[in-house]
Amino acid sequence: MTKQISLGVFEMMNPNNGMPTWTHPLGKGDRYDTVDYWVGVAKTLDANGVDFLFFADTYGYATIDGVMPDLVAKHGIQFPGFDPMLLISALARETTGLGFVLTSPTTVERPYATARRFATLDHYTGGRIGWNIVTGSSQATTDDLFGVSETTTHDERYDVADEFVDVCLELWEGVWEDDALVRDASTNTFADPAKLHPIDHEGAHFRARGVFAIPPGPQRSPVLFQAGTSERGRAFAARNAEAVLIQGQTVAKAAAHVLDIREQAVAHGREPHDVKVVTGVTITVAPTHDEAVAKRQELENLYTVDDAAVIFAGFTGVDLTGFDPASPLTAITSDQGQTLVDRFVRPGEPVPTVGDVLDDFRMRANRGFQITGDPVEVADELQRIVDGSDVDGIMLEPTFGGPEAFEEFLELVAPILRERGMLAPLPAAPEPTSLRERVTGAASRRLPGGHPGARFRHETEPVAG
Ligand SMILES: Cc1cc2nc3c(=O)[nH]c(=O)nc-3n(C[C@H](O)[C@H](O)[C@H](O)COP(=O)(O)O)c2cc1C
Repeated sequence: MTKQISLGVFEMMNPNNGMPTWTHPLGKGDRYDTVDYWVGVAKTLDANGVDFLFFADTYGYATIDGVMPDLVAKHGIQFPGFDPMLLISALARETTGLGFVLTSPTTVERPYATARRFATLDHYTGGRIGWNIVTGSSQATTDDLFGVSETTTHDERYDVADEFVDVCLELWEGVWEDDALVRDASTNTFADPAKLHPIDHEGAHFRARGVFAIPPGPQRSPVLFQAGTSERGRAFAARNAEAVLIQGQTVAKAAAHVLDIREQAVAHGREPHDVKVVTGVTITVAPTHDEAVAKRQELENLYTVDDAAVIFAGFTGVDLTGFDPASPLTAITSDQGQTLVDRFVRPGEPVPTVGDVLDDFRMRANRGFQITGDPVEVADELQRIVDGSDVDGIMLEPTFGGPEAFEEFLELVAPILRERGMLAPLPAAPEPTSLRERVTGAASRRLPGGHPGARFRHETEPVAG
């Protein structure tokens, strides 16, 4: 029997969260700047049993040699972009069970501020917050915007990230004992100072000393997501992540990726299934096969090679705009997005041309499985992916950039998946559950004991539940 999976939805808070589609009648992405739009999205997802709404985010935007290409502003290519974190309290208030996963980088942020923001949101969401830990896409642009002059290599950024996450975990897990918050007006005791344990961290990249000013929320630590897929990115995930986002392309490749993550988790002293793997899927579904194919074609017609080249440059730092499309893409290395480059240039395999790469990228951009069909075809394909790769969840990627990307799925495909036991039954009304329980299937809202962050806990503290 196919296993039960988690269901998420991928969004970005900008007019075109994939390829430029906002001009299409179904594209509502240009409403990204209104609270009402997102409240509507969140309520629909909540009512339909979706586990989490994921916001990808970056401070940067596509640049080529430090300059923003005109097309970025003209077509609104992942630009301009708001800060999703500031919206979450409003969405949490309007929803009951939907989780929220926010992207925040370990490059230009500081551990204490990051820990504080996520701990606050753990309270305001009632334990429905997750952190997508990124070492930064558009990093060169971000560095320019933040005035960062020292250059850090791809792998060094993950070393920094390991330490960054450790500091956060120590703040979340190690400072407050479970019963440190007393709140007893009769004795004028708000918190018990004997049950607060200051941290004293001095590492290669960060120093942090003192007490964390936020008492534990329902989850204490947000659910830790991660999405880097390079060798070093996977090692980081195996150590830190509770959920890894991948962009599966074929069942065989996804299966190998999942296996690799599980094996590396074991090497870090964790159980193989302690790390859940969620793959991106772009689904174009309609009542009939032909309608779905026509819709997908309409979508692809919106994607131009020029837009693709700009997005490609933004992700990889590699400018293909000036190249002859027939020229081979040989020996490209990029510190900004090695994974993306590796996807196209593989040792021992025929070297693609610049034109091949851009055409492929135009259709897939930075995405997972592309599935088009009628509801049963889509359900069958998802079942084949889950059975064949052992992924634990799927995340719906945007199509035209409006709610249609998930509304039709929820109406047409989700009931079939529920019948097959692949999605949890829909409760009569959304139920307040922590994001950790929903995504990892854990029985506890708290970080599991096998996670490295658990080592910061105090022995006097009861096993969290
Ligand atoms: C599904 C998915 C979502 C991602 N979302 C973001 C994001 O929102 N912001 C970001 O800076 N990087 C994002 N990334 C990029 C990675 O987190 C990572 O920083 C990048 O791939 C470089 O690391 P790598 O070389 O290990 O892959 C995402 C990647 C994937 C697969």
